[in-house]
Amino acid sequence: MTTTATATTSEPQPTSPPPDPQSWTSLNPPLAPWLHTALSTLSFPRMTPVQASTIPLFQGNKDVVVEAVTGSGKTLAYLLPLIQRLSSSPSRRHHVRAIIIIPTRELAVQIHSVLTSLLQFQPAAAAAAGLRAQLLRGGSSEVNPRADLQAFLRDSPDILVSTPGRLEELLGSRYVFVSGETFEMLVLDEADRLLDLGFREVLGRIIARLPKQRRTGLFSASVTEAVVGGLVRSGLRNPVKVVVKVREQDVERRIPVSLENNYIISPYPQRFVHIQHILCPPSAPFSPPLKSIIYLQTCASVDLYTSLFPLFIPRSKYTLHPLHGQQSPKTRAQTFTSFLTSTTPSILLTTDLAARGLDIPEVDLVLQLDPPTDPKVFLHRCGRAARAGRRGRAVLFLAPGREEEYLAYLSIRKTPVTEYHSHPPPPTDPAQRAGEIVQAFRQKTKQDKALHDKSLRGMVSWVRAYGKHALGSIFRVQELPWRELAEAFGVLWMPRMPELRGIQVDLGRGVEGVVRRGIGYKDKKREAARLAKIVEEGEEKGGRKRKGEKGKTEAWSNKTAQKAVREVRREKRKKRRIAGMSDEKKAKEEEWKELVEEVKKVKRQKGEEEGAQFEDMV
Ligand SMILES: Nc1ncnc2c1ncn2[C@@H]1O[C@H](COP(=O)(O)OP(=O)(O)OP(=O)(O)O)[C@@H](O)[C@H]1O
Repeated sequence: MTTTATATTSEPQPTSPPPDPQSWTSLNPPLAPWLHTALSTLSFPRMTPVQASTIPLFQGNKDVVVEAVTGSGKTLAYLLPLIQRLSSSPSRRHHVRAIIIIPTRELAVQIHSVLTSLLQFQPAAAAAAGLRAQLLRGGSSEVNPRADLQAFLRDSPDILVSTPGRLEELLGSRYVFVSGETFEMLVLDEADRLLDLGFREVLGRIIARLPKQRRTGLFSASVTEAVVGGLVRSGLRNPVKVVVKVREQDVERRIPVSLENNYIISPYPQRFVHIQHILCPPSAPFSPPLKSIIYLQTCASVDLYTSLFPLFIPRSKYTLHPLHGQQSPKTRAQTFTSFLTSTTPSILLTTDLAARGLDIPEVDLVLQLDPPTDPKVFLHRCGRAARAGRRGRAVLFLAPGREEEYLAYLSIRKTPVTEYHSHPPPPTDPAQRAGEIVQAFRQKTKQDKALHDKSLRGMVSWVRAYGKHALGSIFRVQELPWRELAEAFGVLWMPRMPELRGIQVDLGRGVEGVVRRGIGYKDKKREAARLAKIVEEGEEKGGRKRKGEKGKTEAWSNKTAQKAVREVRREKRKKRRIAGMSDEKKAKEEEWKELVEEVKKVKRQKGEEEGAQFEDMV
């Protein structure tokens, strides 16, 4: 890396005396007149510091690596030079002239929309032959690779905005040309994420296809060793590093000045009390944040808490929008759009899928239920609030004890956090309130095995994620407070996982009298299947098949009834033997008894529901 251009700014920006170095007119070569119209119509009155530092370099002949805080305007810092360069040379049919690579679909949609909002200002005369952009995003069934290629052949775009996988597919087509004569620019947005392990291979293959003669720009709020190490792979030549620093009271920070960055030290279940207090404080008047994001560690946690959060954050006050990477692309797109367009208080419950780049100006509040496993994601998460100079707040939860060391780590990383003090103060006995919330969780998970399965899965995946934390010396699985965790996930018994080998956990209140097999599915079909399996298992254990016994073709309901009768008889026999058994055996017997009761219940239900619906389950 040859040169470093460093710009330092405090927010809000002091108005510089003329000539204004952040004025769009100060650029040389000047922007096309239609771009000036676009910028003033879209309310971008003057350049932000990162734009003022980057645009002259990138629209000239420099490769750039740009690091600037979240929400500082990096998108226009690369889109404007890109448009400028491409406008000055002619398009060629089916030749790609610039590529912007982005790690997630949601972000790709956003960047493509900013780009097209600028391109729509191209003069009408030039528009027919003007620049065109195509969005490619993986995982969408409506827009499959074939449809991508058809659109490419039809529209012949100059610019591709894409996630890596889908881009590689399109570039693999022999009808898509990327040649040294016409290709101009490559941009990697969220470059450090793209150069991370997950994308490395596909990105390497894409870059190998591109002409070496080009401008390349890497942009992120966290330019790390991964980026520096990836420079060679991404083919930068003598890049200029642009670092836009933020200072507050002469202290450098890596987060926007308009962001109030807080932490709360709290045991796990009590975090819900604080969240409730922040989002629904008891005192009026209170204007709830219009849009908030709550970050959870895993997809399974998002699935679980979508059901549990309404137990302490009423649906009447907030709409929850669950979003994670294991949802179908259609669900993801719908959820994201509904959060984006909602006009009533809404919460996006999500994973680090939505940590980077998303520009939703109305987000006022970011809550991190746990610190991210990748520490650099911390500032990306916080940065979803307080964008473009708006005020915002981020709150991080940490467990008392060793996790508090994370605060020192953040301070070294120039990411200052201060303790959260709420007005009015939180409940005087958060432990008691937390106990009530845990009881509510357990009451709910008891009612539906599907939900309890989510609890178990949520806890297991959370522990796995915790074990993968990059700061392993702070976040130690061996020191986890198991009981509190179990409470926070609403589990009624501990999941089976190697981390718990040899550990006995007293689960506390709310699990008395819980029998594992006694928890059924709310969904009738699933429940019937579960009961049938239990009965079969019981038969296998206790009974041999006799000759002449009716086979599988017999109606399920009759079989179940017969089985139920057999089980009741067996139960009676066993009851007689119970006296003198060990406690464990007694417990098993009790469990079995409950099962038999359930089978009877199904029989009764069968009588009520009649015929078709039940027979369908065979
Ligand atoms: N010159 C400008 N004047 C006013 N607002 C601007 C200007 N440039 C960008 N913005 C606004 O600032 C917000 C943040 O911009 P952008 O999304 O480009 O930030 P970013 O630096 O890429 O953030 P992140 O690192 O989180 O991706 C957007 O809402 C954008 O419209």
